Amino acid sequence: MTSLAQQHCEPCSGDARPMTRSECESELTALPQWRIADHDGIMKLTRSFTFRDFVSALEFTQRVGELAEQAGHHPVITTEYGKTTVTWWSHAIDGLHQNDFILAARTDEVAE
Ligand SMILES: C[C@H](O)[C@H](O)[C@H]1CNC2=NC(N)=NC(=O)C2=N1
Repeated sequence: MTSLAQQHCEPCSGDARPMTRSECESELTALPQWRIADHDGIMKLTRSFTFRDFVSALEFTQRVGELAEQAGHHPVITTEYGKTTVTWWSHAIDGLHQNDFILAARTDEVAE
């Protein structure tokens, strides 16, 4: 497990401050396959994973769903033929929090 994936997710209340773009870019050095997407002014962390077929993409979707439930933090997951796209952000603060980077690192581990 990478050290980022091992970090503990803290409860993210609406009082938390969303990370700035430069803070996010610094965290991204540990997650080179992820990118920051701006959706209507809300920064999100997103990555697509490719698979050989729909069933494999669906199995990965299920595993990511399980890790999200364990953490109490939930992504948008889009499943297509041979491709699953995972997008993390913190709804409570309309932006990115350290929890999103931790969950992205755990998502990478599920894909390994
Ligand atoms: C009550 C519950 O813990 C909250 O609604 C959680 C659930 N999952 C969540 N997931 C994400 N990504 N952001 C949140 O703010 C969030 N809030």
